[in-house]
Amino acid sequence: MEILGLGNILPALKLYWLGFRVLLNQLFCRPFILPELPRQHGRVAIVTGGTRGIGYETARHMASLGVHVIIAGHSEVEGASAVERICKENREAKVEFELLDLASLQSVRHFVQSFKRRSLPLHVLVNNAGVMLVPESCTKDGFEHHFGVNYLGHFLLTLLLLDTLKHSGKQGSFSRVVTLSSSAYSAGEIRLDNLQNRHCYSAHAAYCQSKLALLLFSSHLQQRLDRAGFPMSSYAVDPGMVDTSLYRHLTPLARLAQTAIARLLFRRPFHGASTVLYTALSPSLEGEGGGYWSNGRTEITSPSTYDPQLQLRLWDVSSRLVGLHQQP
Ligand SMILES: NC(=O)c1ccc[n+]([C@@H]2O[C@H](COP(=O)([O-])OP(=O)(O)OC[C@H]3O[C@@H](n4cnc5c(N)ncnc54)[C@H](O)[C@@H]3O)[C@@H](O)[C@H]2O)c1
Repeated sequence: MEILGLGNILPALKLYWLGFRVLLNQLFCRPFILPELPRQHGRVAIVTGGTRGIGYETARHMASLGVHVIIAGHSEVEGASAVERICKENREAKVEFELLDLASLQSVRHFVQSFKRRSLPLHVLVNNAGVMLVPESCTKDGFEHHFGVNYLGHFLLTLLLLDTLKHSGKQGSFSRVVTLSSSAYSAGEIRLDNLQNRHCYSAHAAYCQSKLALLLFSSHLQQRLDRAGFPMSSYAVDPGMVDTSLYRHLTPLARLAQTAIARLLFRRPFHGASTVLYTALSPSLEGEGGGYWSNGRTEITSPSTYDPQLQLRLWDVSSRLVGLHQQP
């Protein structure tokens, strides 16, 4: 249970202050408009959490461009509904749902095994699924929920799909991994000795930590790809503050305020998806991987996110936690 104390009031204040600044910025800054993208027939993409919100808009737009989209999620009902809606809008859409529960490493492994059995290529992986401010709980493998679902599940998923991604990319057409981070990363802290938030649980700190971990992961992945010379790119994306069900775990009062403010200042899910789609598909980024992308352009992030030692140590610890001792 979350016991109120400085240890969790401070992270909450930090996150709300950050949210206030992002909303101010959104008030004065126009949302990025996705340029027209070329048709993408023959390309295959996996979008985690593509059943609703930003992931759904990402999957929908990709399908409209001819991409074969696999929506990976943990709710079969939501998955079926998402597929139905996309197909209703576009009868040509090649979209399907596959079960993937990021709160279970076994489910991640099953998902990858069943994907690989089909011998499909994989050109785009969008690590989109996420949870925010869930009450203290653990994943099936005993990891703190935000850390397990947002970060570790995607870490394992990406690493298990890396060989397929590498083989599917080629010069002039790199395969891409797009990872949804958030400006909340800047209120996060990586404590390698307390990744599970064990000492004094704060859902706010846990969410921020998971988004910082995703940013470090995305950046380190790009460096590994550069070093190895693989035809693959990795991008981290902040979609902005978007009106989705991500906010459903706010306290009732905060939820009330959020609902009222959302109409005016939050972005719509298709706006949130535009930078995701841009980094995932735009030919203008061909071969230029890396970076933290927000509202259609790269942003400089805080100094600690560039710390190669921190990135490497987090990668090593994560590999151990998911049972991957072999480096890719
Ligand atoms: N909405 C925002 O303001 C905002 C801001 C910054 C970053 N983000 C990030 O964008 C991403 C998408 O969020 P959203 O706003 O569309 O939220 P959302 O709640 O609408 O969608 C989240 C998706 O993740 C899926 N998901 C949750 N737990 C899962 C699990 N265990 N296994 C598989 N799938 C699971 C859900 O089913 C859903 O499809 C998240 O990573 C979020 O952190 C959102």
